[in-house]
Amino acid sequence: MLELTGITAGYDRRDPVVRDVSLSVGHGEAVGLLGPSGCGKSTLARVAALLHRPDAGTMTLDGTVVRGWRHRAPQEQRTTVGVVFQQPRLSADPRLSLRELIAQPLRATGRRREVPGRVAELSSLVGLSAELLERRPHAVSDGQLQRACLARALVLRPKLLICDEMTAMLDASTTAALVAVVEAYRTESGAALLAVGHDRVLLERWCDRTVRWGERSVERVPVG
Ligand SMILES: Nc1ncnc2c1ncn2[C@@H]1O[C@H](COP(=O)(O)OP(=O)(O)OP(=O)(O)O)[C@@H](O)[C@H]1O
Repeated sequence: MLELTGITAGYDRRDPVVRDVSLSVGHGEAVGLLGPSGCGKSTLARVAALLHRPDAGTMTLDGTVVRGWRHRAPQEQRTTVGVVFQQPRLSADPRLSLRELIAQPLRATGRRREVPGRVAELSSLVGLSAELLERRPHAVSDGQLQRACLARALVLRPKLLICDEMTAMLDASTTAALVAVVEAYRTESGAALLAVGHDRVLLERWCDRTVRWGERSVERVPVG
């Protein structure tokens, strides 16, 4: 589903934070990527989510080589991947209600007619009441906003879901609820998962396999 080969990426070409990293996620597979803070996991996740162009390396998504990132990514590839970040307040437009937030990808891809049905379906899946859907991000908790961000990530039915520290700010019961939502979606759709984090116990329980930054499956990454 996802093949990253020899990826080098960062914010300064002379000193990349990700150097020559390879990682793969099979169709329907759940892979956990573990590693210490600051090693580059989020940067790699952003490359895989087509949000950050790497300086070198190749990426294949659902059998097709990726040739453009960000606004240069073809719509078909962009809609193949859904992504949820650690801090929902940084990724959610504060002007939109949770309902509009969840519907945003449908509107952006010209699928307005599906909005009422999909928003009802997903808000029920993630556990957001009709009343909460009308509120804006400042008027809901981090957990409620993260539920909306997960619903938004699933609204186009991605074949690959990337959860970058999705539950790092959340309590145990919200974490369990969101992991259950992801698993319900994966069971029904057959989607693959790349879950990034520090919580080894959670990722080992959640994923088919885990990969530690610097170990074999993330090959040729210099450690330390
Ligand atoms: N927009 C940016 N501009 C410049 N440097 C950045 C930017 N984003 C991240 N970095 C730097 O890149 C390095 C890797 O960051 P990244 O967020 O990918 O690591 P991480 O492994 O996900 O960390 P954490 O587990 O703490 O989230 C860090 O040194 C960070 O300071």
